[in-house]
Amino acid sequence: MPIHTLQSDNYTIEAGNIEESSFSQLLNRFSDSKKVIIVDENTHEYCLEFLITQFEELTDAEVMLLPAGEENKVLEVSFQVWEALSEYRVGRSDLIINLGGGVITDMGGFIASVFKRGVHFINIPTTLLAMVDASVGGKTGIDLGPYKNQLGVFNTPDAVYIDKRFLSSLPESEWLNGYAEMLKHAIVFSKTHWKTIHAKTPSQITEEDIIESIAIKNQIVLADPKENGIRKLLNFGHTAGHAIEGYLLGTESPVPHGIAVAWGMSMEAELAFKTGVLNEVDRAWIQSVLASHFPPLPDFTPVKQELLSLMTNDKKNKSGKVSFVFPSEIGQADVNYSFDVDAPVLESLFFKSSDLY
Ligand SMILES: O=C(O)C(=O)C[C@@H](O)[C@H](O)[C@H](O)COP(=O)(O)O
Repeated sequence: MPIHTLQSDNYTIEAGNIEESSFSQLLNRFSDSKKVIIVDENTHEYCLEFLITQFEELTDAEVMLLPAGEENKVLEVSFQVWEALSEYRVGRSDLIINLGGGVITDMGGFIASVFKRGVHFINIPTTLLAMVDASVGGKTGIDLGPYKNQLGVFNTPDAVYIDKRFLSSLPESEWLNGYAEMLKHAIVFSKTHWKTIHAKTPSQITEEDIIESIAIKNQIVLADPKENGIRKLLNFGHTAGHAIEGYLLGTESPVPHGIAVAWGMSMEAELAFKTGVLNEVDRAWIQSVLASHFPPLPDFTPVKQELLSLMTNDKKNKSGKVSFVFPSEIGQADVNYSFDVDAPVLESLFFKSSDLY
């Protein structure tokens, strides 16, 4: 399949075999520069050799190996990388290559953006989640305790290369992680995309589906790069989802981002229905599709206060209220539905799968 190129905000996203993309030309531009590849334990094992074998310009690149997992998307790890970059005398004309999933592209982008006020960086996402979501759009950041992505900057990469072959080593749970974000793109923006993907198993997702999902995100980001309005659509499911993910991160049973977002979408679809925004048929369709792919929504009622408290720190909030994105039907949604944290209607967020059917 030929390379498919999407133009984003000052950079391109190319999908296809990476050796046929413009990556070689980009490396030529940086031939006199230092190259640093940031990997985690997984991409170090499964993806790094493939990349270096394809591009001999990377043979002498400095590899920085970070611990895998959301619990490591923190300042302490970033600090160690900044120290290493400083020791290696990396400068603004050098290149950082983020080879990994959402943690690596979010944190690597942040590290590059802040170091010496900005070093060039590119993203080579290796998970479905990073391909369709984290690697594109210029949101970089790290977590602060249970609060997701609280420290960060908007800063776009020099390029993004999507090569589906990196997905071949992914476990099923990682596919689901990205699939949740693809369903989100469909729910907030495209019924056509929904119809194409909602009944697929994650491993049936094609390169065309991935490109379509990225194109939806890219279109929304281009309209509102700094999230003043329409970009908030991409946060559907994340008010509740981030609260769940952040809360569980500190327990013995953390959940991956995509599962938390899938649960968050189901909960927020319920709230959208209860407030009269989402129609009953599409609420049921969204919740049944999510229930068919993802683990059952647990009963979060016992930790309702903790979750609501986490939601009060959501980045979409204004004037002390908790904000949500609500679909009105599949393919259409709107932003800025805000409630006082003690509004009785927020009770409807808390239900478990077995209450529904
Ligand atoms: O790109 C965006 O905008 C999104 O909101 C996409 C989300 O799926 C993604 O998880 C994002 O990192 C969340 O951003 P945040 O601002 O809520 O931290």
